Amino acid sequence: MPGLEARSVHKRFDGRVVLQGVDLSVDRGLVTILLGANGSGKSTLIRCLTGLERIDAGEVWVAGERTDGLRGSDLRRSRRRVAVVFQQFNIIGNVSVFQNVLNGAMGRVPFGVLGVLAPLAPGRLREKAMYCLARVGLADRADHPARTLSGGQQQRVAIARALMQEAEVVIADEPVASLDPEAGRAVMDLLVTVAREDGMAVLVSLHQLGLVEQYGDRTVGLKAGRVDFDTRFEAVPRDRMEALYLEDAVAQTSLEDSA
Ligand SMILES: Nc1ncnc2c1ncn2[C@@H]1O[C@H](COP(=O)(O)OP(=O)(O)OP(=O)(O)O)[C@@H](O)[C@H]1O
Repeated sequence: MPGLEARSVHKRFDGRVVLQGVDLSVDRGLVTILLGANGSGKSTLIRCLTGLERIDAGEVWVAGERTDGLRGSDLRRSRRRVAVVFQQFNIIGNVSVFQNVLNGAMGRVPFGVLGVLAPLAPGRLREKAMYCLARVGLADRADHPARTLSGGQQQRVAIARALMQEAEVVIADEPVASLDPEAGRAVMDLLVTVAREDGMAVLVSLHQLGLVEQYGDRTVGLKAGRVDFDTRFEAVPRDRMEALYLEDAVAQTSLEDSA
């Protein structure tokens, strides 16, 4: 059973079709990479898969449970099985790194609405949060305010939180977009680790083809809201890969011409 699945997902905004029957299956233990030109629908698909956006037709499945129709507490429960690592670092800057990781357990254990302050957390949770931080190499930063960490370190905190959350699926939307190559590779290395060692199903959208080749077990090309290819990177014909981005260049040029 795949960790995450989209079945013929359709989405439109204001009558404009953005996703046109997307089928996607993200296996546990593997890193699946989502490629596509600007505007091809990657972020929209990711938002639909995380339940942040409602789909118009089709189905979304998380670890064998259909999630697209869920609401209220059922939706919140299903969202806890999916951890997100977004381009805009989605951690809380003015609290400690440790607290950010601890927040991953919110909802899974009976915290209050606002979570629990680190000093009051049960010992086993504190230990686990430290273990998760150690796994991403940031145990020595536990007490630092999260905003003082570099972008790459903040992404690693988000991955530690995913571990704390005991997520079954990790979805990362351009997690290395604003990082230098070394920090980007460190984040990708960790995403591979959580796939291989923790059996998570990992879906990552990327623009850097070098990283796709190095880290992708599977590569899914999205073109104008449809899946254009879904295979190993090496198996994608070069002209097909170029065409994925060429249309964007053509579209950009015609937009600029008409401006
Ligand atoms: N909330 C929204 N309301 C209206 N249109 C939207 C909304 N979100 C996305 N779109 C449109 O849907 C299309 C796909 O956008 P999306 O952000 O999914 O593309 P993307 O492939 O992630 O692009 P990028 O690589 O630039 O992030 C775009 O034309 C965008 O303008």
